[in-house]
Amino acid sequence: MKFTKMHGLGNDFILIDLPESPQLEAWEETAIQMCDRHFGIGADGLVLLFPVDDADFGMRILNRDGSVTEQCGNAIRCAGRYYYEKNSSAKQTLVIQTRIGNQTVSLTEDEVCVNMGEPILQGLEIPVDLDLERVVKQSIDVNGERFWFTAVSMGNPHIVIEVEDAATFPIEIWGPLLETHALFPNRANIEFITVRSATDIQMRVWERGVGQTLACGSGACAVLVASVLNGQTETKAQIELLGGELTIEWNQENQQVYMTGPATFVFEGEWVSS
Ligand SMILES: N[C@H](CCC[C@H](N)C(=O)O)C(=O)O
Repeated sequence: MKFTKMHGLGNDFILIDLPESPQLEAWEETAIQMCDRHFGIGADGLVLLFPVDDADFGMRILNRDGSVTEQCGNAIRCAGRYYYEKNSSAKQTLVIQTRIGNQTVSLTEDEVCVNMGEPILQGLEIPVDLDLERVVKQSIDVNGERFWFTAVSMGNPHIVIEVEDAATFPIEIWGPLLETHALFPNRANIEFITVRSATDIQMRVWERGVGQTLACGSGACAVLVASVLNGQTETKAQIELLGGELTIEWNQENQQVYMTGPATFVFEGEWVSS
């Protein structure tokens, strides 16, 4: 089975072109095997592309643990770049059918801009105070430590926690404990941030179903929304990730969150299923 390896700021994916929409549960084990960095190709996730009637193409994403996610910013940038480069008839603005609806991506020479949709401040099974004048940070106790967080969904769940210094925070200790905390019945992506200025946020991420990644596009969107709600940044800012920078803007007219960043081809190959 042919595949293409790509990444968005080091958040890396295996892309596979399918003739029709996949039965996702049948891909769980394959995703685990393919994403294994020793016994497989190695990636943070598996992206399945397929033809659809009501968009340029459809895509579904599985994390490296085989779980299916609703949204993946870095993967959709890669999928848009992939489709544009592989289809001479492709336009620079594409509509991609995802689990949470149709998403629009616009490609320039070296960047991809994605409309990541409207942030959802409820539905994480954690009611978030909608009084935007006083966004309630909620607390969670883990192993005797209390963390204050802002919950934002971009279709997938994100828990944004401000820390003294995101660069040195022990994410490998607290990330997995928070990801699987009982408060989050569907688990959650955990972002640890340090706000550097009104237009610059440093972020590290422990991703649901993956672990620490070099970048998380939907997480960067959630971080910008949380920081605006908490009165710390403007509605457009640079998010500094281990793998590089993303530009995130929360449009206050249409409430849509726009993410702009690169998508990079690495190699193509043939998967010899075991
Ligand atoms: N692990 C995430 C999906 C991938 C998100 C991230 N890679 C991105 O770029 O948005 C989840 O289960 O919600």
